[in-house]
Amino acid sequence: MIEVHDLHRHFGGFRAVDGASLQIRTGSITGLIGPNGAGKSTLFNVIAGVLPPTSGRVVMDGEDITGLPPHELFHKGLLRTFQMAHEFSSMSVRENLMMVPPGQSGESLWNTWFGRKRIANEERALRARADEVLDFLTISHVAEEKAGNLSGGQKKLLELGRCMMVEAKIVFLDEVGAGVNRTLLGTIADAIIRLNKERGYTFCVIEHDMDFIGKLCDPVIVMAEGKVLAEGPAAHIMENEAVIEAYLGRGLKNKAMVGA
Ligand SMILES: Nc1ncnc2c1ncn2[C@@H]1O[C@H](COP(=O)(O)OP(=O)(O)OP(=O)(O)O)[C@@H](O)[C@H]1O
Repeated sequence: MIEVHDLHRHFGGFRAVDGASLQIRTGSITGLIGPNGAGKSTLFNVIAGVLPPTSGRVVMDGEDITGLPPHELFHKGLLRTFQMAHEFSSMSVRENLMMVPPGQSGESLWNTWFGRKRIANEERALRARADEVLDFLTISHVAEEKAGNLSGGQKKLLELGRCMMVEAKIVFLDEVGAGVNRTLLGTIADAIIRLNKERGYTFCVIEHDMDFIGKLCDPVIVMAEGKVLAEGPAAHIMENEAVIEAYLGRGLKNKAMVGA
């Protein structure tokens, strides 16, 4: 469980996150939606240690993790993916996955000289794990492909795969569906649901595609102007007056109603 208490993140005088409080239940796929500039990515960045908060607290399973750097959060099983995928483009897809787990013996020179057998064993295990991940994500056919040649949607799947190479507990996905075709979006949605149901991953998902949010997420948290505006099941949220106003603006909404 992640608890966010009265979180602020200001940029100069601008309050990108302005007193947001919310909970992400263990075992949930929680959606985070809101109009452009609502503060969603900034909130993610603060939770994931990419940005320090101006004030407020983030608690994970009872432990205060406010302001911990990303690598420490990574060891606790908290991972964040970015709107733009961060693959190593000239390496193969499989190699990208094999790079993820920290503390591999091959990383130290001493081990390179004296621990050849151990390194070979580790590599074999990593390779097997990477192949299992590719199989789970239904992209085994691109294992040897350079990651830079993947389509946008395949890169998003690779990001999910990187989360599977470590014992992730909670994964923050930023606009996982942006620029992805419908078929691959379905594959990504299925992978998220299976990771959640079969492997116990908790997800928090920022996404603008409401079909995707509706299919995947419960609850959905709505942010506007740096604050939490509403929370509930997707169907209720989409009928919530305050949410509709936040998206359309009062003037636009009235015009739409006059036009109806
Ligand atoms: N590093 C920064 N410096 C100054 N302002 C910033 C910075 N990062 C974000 N902002 C501002 O904070 C506000 C919230 O941005 P944020 O990216 O968190 O919104 P968002 O809800 O994720 O929007 P979108 O859906 O468009 O990605 C925006 O007005 C943005 O311009």
